[in-house]
Amino acid sequence: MSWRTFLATAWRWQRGRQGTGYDKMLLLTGRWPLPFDSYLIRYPAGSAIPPHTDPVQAGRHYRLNLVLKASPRGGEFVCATPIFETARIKLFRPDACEHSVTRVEGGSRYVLSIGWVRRDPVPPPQGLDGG
Ligand SMILES: O=C(O)CCC(=O)C(=O)O
Ligand SMILES: [Fe+2]
Repeated sequence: MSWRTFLATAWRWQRGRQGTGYDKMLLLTGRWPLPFDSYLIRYPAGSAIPPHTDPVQAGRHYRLNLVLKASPRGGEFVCATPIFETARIKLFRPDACEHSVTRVEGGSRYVLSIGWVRRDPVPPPQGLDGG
């Protein structure tokens, strides 16, 4: 992302991609030491995220979501195979594991979401000995 795009995008609420009532605010993004982004995500009461994956063009997408404020009811993060999960901390592969958030009820939910992409491991060279 160029500086121009970043400055035009960051630190303001944008409508979430899934169009299901949540808002996101880009905090920081960059390419070093790995391509990364960080967002504040706001879920007003009544919002939810249907099951989806977040593919990347190349590499492996990881995401660490910290629940800053849980909603009084609902707002549960659902992912069948998280890497690590507590009530407040969710570490998962959004490109590989379908995930969703159940409908937020009774008040808002806030999440700090930090994502990064690791390059695919380079396969070992094929043997040159005809074996
Ligand atoms: O708010 C959440 O718990 C998950 C949001 C989400 O879909 C993501 O971080 O990829
Ligand atoms: Fe997602």
